[in-house]
Amino acid sequence: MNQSKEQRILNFVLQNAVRGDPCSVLDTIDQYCSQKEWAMNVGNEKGLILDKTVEEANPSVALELGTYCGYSAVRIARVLKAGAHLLTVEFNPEFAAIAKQMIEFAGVQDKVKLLEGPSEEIIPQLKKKYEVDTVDFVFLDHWKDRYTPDTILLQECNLLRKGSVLLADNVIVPGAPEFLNYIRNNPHFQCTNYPSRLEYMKVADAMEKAVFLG
Ligand SMILES: Cc1ccc(Cc2cc(O)c(O)c(C(=O)NC/C=C/[C@H]3O[C@@H](n4cnc5c(N)ncnc54)[C@H](O)[C@@H]3O)c2)cc1
Ligand SMILES: [Mg+2]
Repeated sequence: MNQSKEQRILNFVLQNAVRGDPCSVLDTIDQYCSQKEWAMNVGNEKGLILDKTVEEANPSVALELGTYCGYSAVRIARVLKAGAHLLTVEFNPEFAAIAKQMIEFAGVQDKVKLLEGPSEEIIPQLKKKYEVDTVDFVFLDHWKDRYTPDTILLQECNLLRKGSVLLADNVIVPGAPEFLNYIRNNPHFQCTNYPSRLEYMKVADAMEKAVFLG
């Protein structure tokens, strides 16, 4: 059975990156996906926006929806303060297995908890099963039609607090028009748009930051 693209990306990292060095893992994935096979990692250009937003939010508890191969989980975990942690949600078992190995190779496994399952099931479990009070930062990068329902679900589950920061990838390509409409017209959120480019391509994309006002 021939390998999946995601398995090829992981193998390239295992063979070319430096174990325990998150930056080398990120650079190696970016090298592979810009030179050999495109993949939907947030990439280095939007990754810098992600870095700055996480550093500014300085979260104790961060949540990611859509782990994929673990690129942004490694990216977020490497800038978390001591004692802080990232919960990342992935419902595709093959991608979850790849991401787990990617996170461990990067050496950030102590800061990352990978939750396997659909976000719509996991989010309501965060308080009781995963002992979360509120989340300080959320990175939305899963199916784009889930951004709005999951943002509503996070509010319904009282998982956001005044100042919680949401950052959504791909609000131009593939696009999340109903999310933009929802969040920009919602008085409980203060929104900022960050124009950028689609990972590994010369195509315009953007990220949207939304701060929960309580
Ligand atoms: C036309 C076109 C196609 C592709 C692109 C390029 C492009 C560029 C990008 O940065 C992109 O993020 C995307 C994109 O589609 N991302 C979707 C990412 C899903 C991952 O999340 C997982 N997942 C999806 N829903 C859930 C869910 N409920 N609970 C838990 N995990 C979920 C999946 O298992 C995947 O691991 C696409 C641009 C334009
Ligand atoms: Mg994306």
